[in-house]
Amino acid sequence: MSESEGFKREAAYAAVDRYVRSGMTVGLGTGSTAVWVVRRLGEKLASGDLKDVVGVPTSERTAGEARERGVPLATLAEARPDVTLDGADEISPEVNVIKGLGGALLREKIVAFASGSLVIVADGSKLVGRLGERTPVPVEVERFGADATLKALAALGCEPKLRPGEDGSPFITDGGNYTADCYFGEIEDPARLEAEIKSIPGALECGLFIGLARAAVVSDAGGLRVLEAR
Ligand SMILES: O=C(CO)[C@H](O)[C@H](O)COP(=O)(O)O
Repeated sequence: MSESEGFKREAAYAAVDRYVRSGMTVGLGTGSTAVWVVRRLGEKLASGDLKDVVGVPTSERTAGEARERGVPLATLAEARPDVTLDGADEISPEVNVIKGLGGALLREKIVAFASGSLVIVADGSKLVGRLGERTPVPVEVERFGADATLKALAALGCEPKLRPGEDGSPFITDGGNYTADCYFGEIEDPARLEAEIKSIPGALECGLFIGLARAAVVSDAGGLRVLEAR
């Protein structure tokens, strides 16, 4: 296992151990870090350390992993998550985050918003001084009128790029939408940018998760730590 994979695993295991108790419903994020959350839940359910835990998956990929690991699943209509554990692409000192490079941001935000709390799990490479420093803001875009939506996004001061899928044609999310990666550079006012993006009708949701996370569990060569949101 690579060093960074080891850090992801350490953060995910620590987050499950700290935030998940028997009887809880847990929102299951998407991505290589969230996979470790599912694996830890599967281990603890199999050993009997956790009982009656149900997961609400944010993607088909995560649902598949959960089924393989013996984590029972529910929909949001059936159960409201007590806590969601999910990865991130960038984490600011306030624990605002950019998500969506893994292609599941709309469902991730729906599940996080419906949850009692959102806890981010990540290796230390995701920590930044300011959001936008390294990654674009992904935006899930309705396919109808996508060209017009990309123009409206560009007018906010970015260069939107339609994300390609593996075969070169546009990547399609589980919900059947496009994703536009929008390069803004360092973002001065992420809450305002989130509101501006969401004022565009074809921009279904963006990867700025502002004021949503309660904490981030982060691991790197400096050790494991919990950053509380401020
Ligand atoms: O937002 C996401 C998926 O939409 C992921 O949580 C994010 O991209 C981090 O992924 P990884 O844990 O693989 O680094």
